[in-house]
Amino acid sequence: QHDPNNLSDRQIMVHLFEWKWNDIADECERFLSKMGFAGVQVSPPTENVVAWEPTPGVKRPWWERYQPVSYKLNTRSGTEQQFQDMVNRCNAVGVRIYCDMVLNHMTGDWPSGTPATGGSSFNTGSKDYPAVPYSTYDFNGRDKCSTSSGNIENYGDANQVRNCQLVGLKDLNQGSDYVRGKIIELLNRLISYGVAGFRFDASKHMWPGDLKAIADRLNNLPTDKGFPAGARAFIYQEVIDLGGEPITGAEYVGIGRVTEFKYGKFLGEAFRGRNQLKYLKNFGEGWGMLASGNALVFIDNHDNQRGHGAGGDMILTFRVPKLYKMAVAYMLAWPYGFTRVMSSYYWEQNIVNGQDKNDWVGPPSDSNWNIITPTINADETCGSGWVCEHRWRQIYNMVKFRNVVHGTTMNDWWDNGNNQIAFCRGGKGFIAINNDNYPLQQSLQTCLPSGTYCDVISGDLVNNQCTGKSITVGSDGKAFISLSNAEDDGVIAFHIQSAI
Ligand SMILES: O=C(NCCCOc1c(-c2ccc(O)c(O)c2)oc2cc(O)cc(O)c2c1=O)[C@@H]1CCCN1C(=O)/C=C/c1ccc(O)c(O)c1
Ligand SMILES: [Ca+2]
Repeated sequence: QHDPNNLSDRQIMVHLFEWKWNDIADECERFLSKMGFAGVQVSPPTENVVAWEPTPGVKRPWWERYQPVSYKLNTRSGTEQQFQDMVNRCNAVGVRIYCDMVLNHMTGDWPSGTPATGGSSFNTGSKDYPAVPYSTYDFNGRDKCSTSSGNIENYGDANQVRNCQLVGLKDLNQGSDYVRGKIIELLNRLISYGVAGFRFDASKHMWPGDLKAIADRLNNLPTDKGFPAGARAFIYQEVIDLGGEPITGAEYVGIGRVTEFKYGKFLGEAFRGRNQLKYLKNFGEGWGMLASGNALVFIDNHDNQRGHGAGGDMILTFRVPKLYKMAVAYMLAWPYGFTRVMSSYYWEQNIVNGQDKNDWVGPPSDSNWNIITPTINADETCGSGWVCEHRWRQIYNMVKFRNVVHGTTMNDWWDNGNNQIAFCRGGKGFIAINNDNYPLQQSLQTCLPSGTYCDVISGDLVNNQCTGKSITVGSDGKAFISLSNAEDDGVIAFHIQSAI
C-alpha cells in the first residue's frame, strides 16, 4: 500500500546505497533520527552472485547485488543477525527500513563454480538455485517467451517485457504458486524482523496481477515492532516509464506507489537550462506525472546517476553540486510525492564517447573486497569514498523544512518570468531559487509572521544566532530577498522553526 509507515513528523527517505547493516544502524542513531529522516532504503539483502570479471577489468560491480542466488540474508552488507539488529536499532529511534527486493529474476549466465556472497552453489545453465530451491520449472521459458534469444528484444511488446529475460537474467515465473510462495515467505520473514516496506525492483518486468497477488498475501506489520495494529507493508515499485512504451506506471498504482522517473528527468532538464523554472509552478500531475499519492520521487537514483539509466545525461548528481542542491531543495519544498534522497559513493569516471566506462564500479572496499565503513569528518561530512549527500547542510536542513511544512499547500508563487522563483508553504515556510545569471533582488511575500529568520541553506540557527544569512520579515509578511547568481547556493529558505 501507499503509506510509508513513517512517523508523522518524518517525510523523507534516504537511500544509503551499498551501506553495511551495522553502519546504517549507527547512522540511524547518530544522525538520521535527529535530522528527521523517515527511513532508509537499503541495498538488496538477499544473497547475490560474486561477480568477478564478467568482462575484463570489471570486479564486484554494484549491479551484482541485483543478481540473487538465494533468499538467504548474506551479502557484503552483513549477516541476517546484523540485518535484524539494524532494523531494531533504527525502529527504536523512529527510522524505518525499506528493503530493495529483486523478485523478477535470479542471476545471469555464470560459469559453474561461480561463488555467491553466502556460499551457496547454483547452476545457471540448468536454471538450478538449490539454496532457495528454484529449478528450471520455476522460470519463464519458451512457453512464455517467444523471442529467439529468450531475452527482451522489444520494449514495445508488453508480454516480452514481462515474460522474457532482462539482459539474460533468469526470469522467474511469479504466476506460479510455488514461486509466489517462496517470495511471500521471504517478504514475511523481513516483515517479522520489523521492516516497514519494500522497493520492488524491475516491477516493469513483472505482471501487476502477480505483484498484487503477492502483496495481498503479506502479513500485517508486527505490533511488537512498534507498528499500529493492521499496518501493511509500504510498497513502491520501480517502473521506468518516461512515456513511449506500452507499459506505464499507472498499471501498478493499485498495489503501491511507483517510482516517477519523469520527475528527476524534468527537473534535470529545467535546472540545466533546457526549461525555464517559471514552468515549475504546476509541477506534478500537470506535467503528466502520476498522482502525488502514487508517486515516489527523487532527483537521481543508483542507476541513472551513472548517466545511462532513465533520464540519461540530464540527470543531476553530486558531480554538479550547485545545481544538485537547488533541485533537491526544490523537491523537498514542493508538495508532491514521497521524497527519496540519494546517498552515493565516489567512483572515478572514465568518459569515452559520452559513456562512463567505470559506470559499473562498486562501493569503496578493502583489499579483501569488504565494503569500507564510512568515516565521519569533524564537519559531519563523510570520508573514505562516501559522498553522503544526506549529510550536506543544504540537504539535511531542507529535510527539516519539509517536515516543518508538512500538511500545507503551495501558495503565493512568484517568478520573474524566467529562472527566478519563490513560493510559500502555508504560513510555515518560504523558499526562493535563482537560476538566472543575474541577482534576484526583490521584496517578496514570505507568508511568515513578522520576525527575523535564519536562512537554512547558507547556515544554521545556533545559540539563537544565524551562522549564515538572516532575513527580516515585516508585519505584512514581506521581506527583501537578495540572492546573487554568484553565491555558492542559488537558494534561500527559511521556516517557522528557523526564527530567532
Ligand atoms: O548494461 C547493463 N544493463 C543493460 C541496461 C540496463 O538494464 C537493466 C535494467 C533496466 C534498465 C532500463 C529499463 O527501462 C528497465 O526496465 C530495466 O534493470 C535491471 C534491474 C536489475 O535488477 C538488474 C539488472 O541487471 C538490470 C539491467 O541490467 C549493465 C550490465 C548488467 C547490469 N547493468 C545495468 O546497467 C544494471 C542496471 C540496473 C540494476 C538495478 C536496477 O534497479 C536498475 O534500475 C538498473
Ligand atoms: Ca519477468
